[in-house]
Amino acid sequence: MVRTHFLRTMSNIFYDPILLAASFAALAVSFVGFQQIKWRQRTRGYPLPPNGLSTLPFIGNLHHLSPKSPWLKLTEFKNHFGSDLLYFHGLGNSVVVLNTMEAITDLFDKRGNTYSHRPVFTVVGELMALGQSMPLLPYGTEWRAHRKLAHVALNQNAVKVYHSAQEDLAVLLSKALVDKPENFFSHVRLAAQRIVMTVTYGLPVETADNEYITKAEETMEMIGKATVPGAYLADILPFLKHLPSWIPFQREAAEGKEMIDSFVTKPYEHVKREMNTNNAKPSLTRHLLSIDQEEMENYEHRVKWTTGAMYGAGGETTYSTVLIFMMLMAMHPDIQTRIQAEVDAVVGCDRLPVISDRSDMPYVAAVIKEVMRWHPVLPMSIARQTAKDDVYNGYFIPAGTTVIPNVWAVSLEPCAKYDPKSFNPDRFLDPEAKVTDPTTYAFGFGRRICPGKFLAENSLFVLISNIAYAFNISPPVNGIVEPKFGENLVSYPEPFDIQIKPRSKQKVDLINARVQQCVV
Ligand code: HEM
Repeated sequence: MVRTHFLRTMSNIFYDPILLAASFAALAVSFVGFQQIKWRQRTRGYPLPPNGLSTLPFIGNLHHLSPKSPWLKLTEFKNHFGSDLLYFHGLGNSVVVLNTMEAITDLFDKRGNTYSHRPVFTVVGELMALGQSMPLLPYGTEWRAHRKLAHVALNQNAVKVYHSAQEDLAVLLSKALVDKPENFFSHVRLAAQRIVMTVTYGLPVETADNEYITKAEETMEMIGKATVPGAYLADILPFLKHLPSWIPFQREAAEGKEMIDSFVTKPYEHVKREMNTNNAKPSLTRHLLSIDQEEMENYEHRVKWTTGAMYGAGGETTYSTVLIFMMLMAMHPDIQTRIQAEVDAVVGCDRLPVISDRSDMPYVAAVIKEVMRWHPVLPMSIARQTAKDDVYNGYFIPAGTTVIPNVWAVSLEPCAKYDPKSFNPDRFLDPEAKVTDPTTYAFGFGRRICPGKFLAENSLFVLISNIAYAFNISPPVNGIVEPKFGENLVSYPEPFDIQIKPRSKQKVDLINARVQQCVV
């Protein structure tokens, strides 16, 4: 009886369009209601972070995130909305931007378990297979194993072993600048890459057109473009990764995979071959491969990808910072005179600067900090992803959210005494200025802080102090230095023109004599 009644009601519904529509509407309302209840339970009533931006159907407000120099727009939004946190959403993605050091420290440092993952980059991470490299590995066992291997070479004590190699390479840079100052761009790149190559592989690289250097640069440029959040539509809509191989981004991905594979494999195999003939120079790769392991295959995979990560991450960040320094010296002769006076006073006339001079040169330290603040080379650091739902300052942050530390905005934080846009190292020598030290944000945060920080700081010091000691840098003949920067993850200076002249014949003689003692 009940069954007959039910069947009759159902058939009425199907034959009556009004009843049918009303039933679908009721179903939809209950579905939405159910989702809202679930959402309220999940968020415990906390709102999503503020967002005053216009939204479009489906894509939400993601269209406000530009893949080119996104830090500029994000900082404009920060200033416009005056908010510590900004929220972007659309197509199933959520992105939170952290605009202050306080918010970054609270989440990345103090809630490391939740905020130490990386977003999944479908194209560069999965299709190009860079996801097995430390910078993109998810926070967990594999990542920890890679960090441990890198720590062997990069911890604060271990980096002392490389002082003499770094000093030699700084001298060779000075020699190259004496001989062919017009090629300063490639000399600086070579010096920074050589430091990393020496530490990781012990490979001699003598010219900027060496295959390892040129391939590294091409590969890192490609990676830099691909790791800006949202660079590929497939990063936002991961199902697109299943599209056929003739689709343009799939072809790019296949080429990228090959580039990355040869980038990490070639120098590594080179060291192995040298080890077989007992010719390998001391390096992290040689050291790690000399340790017997039970599970050699997996271990070798880790060594290869850890050294590959260092090789990739260590060069361009360092040379970009040194090149920005040179650009700024041409623009600020008064600051150049002060830095030269300090280096001269400490070093004297009989030798070149060395890493142990670092603690005696507070003005050089302030200049390096100001260079890193004036243009942080990773203006949005490297994004993170939340491992679980979280609540911060009364706002709900869903699990799986991409979290971007807006380092650019932090570097521009207002200061009563100093204009954040001007280049003035005094802000770091003035206790009243209370400016955040850029070494606390330029190298990243918490558990994923740059493992190469100690090596990089020594490289920056020794390269910059040697340049300041030996050269006068001035604007080009037309008098104009034009600061222009790349728009990708690592924002390096675009080629610019400056004049570089030795400060005296005596300094050139010192460089020539010291070059004879170089052993790298
Ligand atoms: C001026 C030079 C450098 C700067 C400004 C810099 C900056 C950074 C930043 C901002 C991060 C992201 C950290 C985070 O997510 O919080 C990072 C990660 C990393 N850096 Fe550096 N870096 C420099 C030099 C180096 C050097 C010399 C090496 C190695 C020889 C290196 C290796 C790495 C690696 C492997 C990662 C990934 C860490 C991870 O995901 O756990 N970096 N770096």
